[in-house]
Amino acid sequence: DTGSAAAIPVNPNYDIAYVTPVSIGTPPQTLHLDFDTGSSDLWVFSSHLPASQIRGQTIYVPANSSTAKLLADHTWSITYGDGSASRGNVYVDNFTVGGLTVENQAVQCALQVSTSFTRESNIDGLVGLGFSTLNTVVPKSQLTFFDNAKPHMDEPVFTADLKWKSEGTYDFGFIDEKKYTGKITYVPVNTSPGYWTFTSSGYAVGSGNFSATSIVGIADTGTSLVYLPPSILTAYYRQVEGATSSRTYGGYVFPCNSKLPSFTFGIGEARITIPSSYISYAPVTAGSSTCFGGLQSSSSLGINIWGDVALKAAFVVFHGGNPPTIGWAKK
Ligand SMILES: Cc1cc(CN)n(C)n1
Repeated sequence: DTGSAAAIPVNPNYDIAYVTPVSIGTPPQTLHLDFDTGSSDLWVFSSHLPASQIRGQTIYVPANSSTAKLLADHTWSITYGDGSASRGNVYVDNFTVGGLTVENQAVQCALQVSTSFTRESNIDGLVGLGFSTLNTVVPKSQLTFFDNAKPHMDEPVFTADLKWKSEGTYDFGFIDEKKYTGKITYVPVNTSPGYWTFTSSGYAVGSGNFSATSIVGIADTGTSLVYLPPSILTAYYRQVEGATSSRTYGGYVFPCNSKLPSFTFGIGEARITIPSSYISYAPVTAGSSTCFGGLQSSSSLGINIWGDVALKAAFVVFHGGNPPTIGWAKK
């Protein structure tokens, strides 16, 4: 089996997140979910939520699905790196992404979501594509869509082709040679943390020399920006006129009309370059002439994160073999 589905920016102006249409249940209920390689819970806005916590999202109504079954006495609760959170109960139902169906997929129904989820009206929930060891369902943890689908897939892979301010694709079960140029460089993945954790071979700022240094980090489609060690941030933003680390805005900001260098990171001998346009991320508030950087410090996170700002500069293969690996190609 294979599947292919769109990755649609939730906001036309800034790539805050991407959502993908999925079908749940019988008859199919279509929701738009944030595919997140940085977590492993599949949860949705549901009919169990109080109306006060719903602001335009599409909800999943298990009572309207003839194939939905309550997973009795199971609950879940998750908090993300940005402080957002949700919790609820669990059903199993048919779950289809781009023509690829998993029967009896655990669909975690929200009974409560935090305000940042309520405020994001274009996200109806998340599909965790991290390792199933991170799933929060108790007493029995559940498998991700990818783990459930893998045995039926032509190849045990999914790929991310995210795009800057436009619609990209998630493919499941195959690698589309048309979506990248040159070769795919695969590097090992450490599955112990439960994320797609790999080691980058170094970085360069603009046209500067490449600094060979191991950067352990995660490939996280659910995080908007790139978070790296402070020393790399200093090296980058020293090249940006008027850049400063702002306590007010919680990170590096600069005048929106400043000239920004590109940022290159290493994958083995290969190099992926993030264009400067991706790094001028967004005005700090609507209409401001001060912009927030797409590269920020990981010092408060304890982990380096290659979020969408980096991922959309590449074609990325999440290979779920034994052992799993991650592949990067230019496009
Ligand atoms: C909702 C959500 C997902 C992620 C990345 N895993 N973050 C930081 N927030």
